[in-house]
Amino acid sequence: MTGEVGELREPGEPLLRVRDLAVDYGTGRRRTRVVHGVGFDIAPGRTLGLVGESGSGKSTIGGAVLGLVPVAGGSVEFEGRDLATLSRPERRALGARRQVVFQDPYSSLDPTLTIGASLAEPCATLPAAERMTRAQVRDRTAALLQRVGLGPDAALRYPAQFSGGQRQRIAIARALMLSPRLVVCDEPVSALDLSVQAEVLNLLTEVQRDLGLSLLFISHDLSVVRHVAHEVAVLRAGRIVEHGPAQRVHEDPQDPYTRALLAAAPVPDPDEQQRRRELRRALAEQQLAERKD
Ligand SMILES: Nc1ncnc2c1ncn2[C@@H]1O[C@H](COP(=O)(O)OP(=O)(O)OP(=O)(O)O)[C@@H](O)[C@H]1O
Repeated sequence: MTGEVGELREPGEPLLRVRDLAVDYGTGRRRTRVVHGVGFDIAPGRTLGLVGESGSGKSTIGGAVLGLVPVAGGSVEFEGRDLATLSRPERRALGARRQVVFQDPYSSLDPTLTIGASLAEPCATLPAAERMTRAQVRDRTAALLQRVGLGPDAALRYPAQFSGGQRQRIAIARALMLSPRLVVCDEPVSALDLSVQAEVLNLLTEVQRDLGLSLLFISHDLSVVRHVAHEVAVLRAGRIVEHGPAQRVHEDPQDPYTRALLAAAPVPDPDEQQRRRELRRALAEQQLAERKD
């Protein structure tokens, strides 16, 4: 298997270190800064929740961490290496160890490929020296499908043959193919029904714990993030306004914006409020059941 967890240079060194990050969109007079001096660390095996309203810059920061969005200022260091200083082969090698799960499993899986082919795809991006044999890819696919709760026959089927929650499980398996150390989860459950959200969130936290993964968990919903993240950073208009332990931020928010985000936590209609209550109950029940196991 490739991409085994590598060594950190010093004990306690964060896996991801973001410092004074600035990101601009547009050029010339249309250039606009959307991320302003953002900084945070994620240690190995830890989850940072990044919360904020739509348009606050969450996905942009996720993109910068993945090396997909150009950085206008500051730095993103992964495994102690500043992404801006990497050669193309180095970028490729480090890229394999940072993966992403997007919100929409409908568009993140190619409908024309079998699940097996979709899971095998990332393996083609590995440097020649790290390539897996076809048999290794097949075995790893079967093992990961099983890990996310699907049978090995799933590899022969197409995305349209699965429900939204199953597709998101497949997207998680795909993100794990190259044994990443960091996974950026960009609103991974927002497109799912509430009961399914709880299952997928629990799968993510289980996998995170079992594999010692670091997660950057992006969501507009602090009540969801609280269940999966160790720490939470609250983003407002491209700036972090509050950062602390998840439970503390949720229960005793210090910044007025965090309080407003929680109070306003866009729950405009009673159905949505009811769904949120159900999600919280489902999460609590599943966590309780896990503790008993
Ligand atoms: N490719 C782009 N070109 C220009 N502006 C962009 C681009 N992508 C995002 N933006 C702008 O940058 C700001 C931050 O967007 P971003 O998608 O990072 O926010 P977000 O918090 O992830 O929002 P959402 O939850 O709606 O995805 C927004 O004002 C958005 O309109």
